[in-house]
Amino acid sequence: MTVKLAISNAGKRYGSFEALLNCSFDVPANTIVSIVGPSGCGKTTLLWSMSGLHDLTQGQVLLDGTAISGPHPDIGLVFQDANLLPWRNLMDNILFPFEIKHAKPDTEWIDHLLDRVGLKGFETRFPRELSGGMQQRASIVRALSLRPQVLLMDEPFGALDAFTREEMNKLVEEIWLETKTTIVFITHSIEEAIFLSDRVVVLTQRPGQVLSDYSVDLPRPRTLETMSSRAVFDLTNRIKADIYGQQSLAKAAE
Ligand SMILES: Nc1ncnc2c1ncn2[C@@H]1O[C@H](COP(=O)(O)OP(=O)(O)OP(=O)(O)O)[C@@H](O)[C@H]1O
Repeated sequence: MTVKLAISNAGKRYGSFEALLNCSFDVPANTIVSIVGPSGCGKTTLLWSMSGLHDLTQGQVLLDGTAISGPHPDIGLVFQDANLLPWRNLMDNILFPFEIKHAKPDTEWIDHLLDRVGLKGFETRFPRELSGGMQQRASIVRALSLRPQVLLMDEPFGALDAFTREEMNKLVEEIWLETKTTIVFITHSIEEAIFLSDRVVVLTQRPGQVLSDYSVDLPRPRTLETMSSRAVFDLTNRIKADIYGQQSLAKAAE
């Protein structure tokens, strides 16, 4: 499989504080890789380094073999907060990145995406008139409208209720099945990571390093039955043991 992103020996220090250390793994093209780990282990730091928004203090992130040294047009970002501009309606929010880049939007593609995520007909609504789930769908459309090769998602559904979150997970899988965009997904939810991913990378307590890297060999689209299978139960428990095992080791050392 072609490697899309290669994280090589990544390290990040904030002053004397070490957030990441010797972190290495690959993200194959056209796959979804989730990153999980104890709170504060450096997941967001790692994702921001992949986006080029953060410099690493050690190692590098390669996109198609070339080191990323700043924000990259082929990399899209979705955060926990949809970050829509409150004074612009939905369509004007989606068009905003094109205005900044002085680029011509592909309106057919944007229309298709809006339809895909169920936001057709809401183009003139303002963010305050949209639910949290709708705002997050809009931010996904905004990111995908630029046709990025890689989509980085930082706990995008963390603020949503459980039902909406499940719907959003299905939506991400559906969009992925259509576009095969390479996705790196950060989450605190092991269930969400397994549902979405081809691989789940578990980081250690800070400074974050790769503790384990699991393949999720489940058929797609994933269903309720898949998610209640023995394989998912076993994998969930292995990942939990990795994460909670570390947390109890850290407590014992205090
Ligand atoms: N700009 C910064 N300056 C100083 N320390 C920082 C900065 N950003 C993050 N850190 C610290 O680096 C560590 C890793 O932070 P990061 O947000 O990457 O972890 P995380 O795994 O995403 O956390 P969480 O799971 O709680 O969202 C944390 O201890 C955090 O306090």
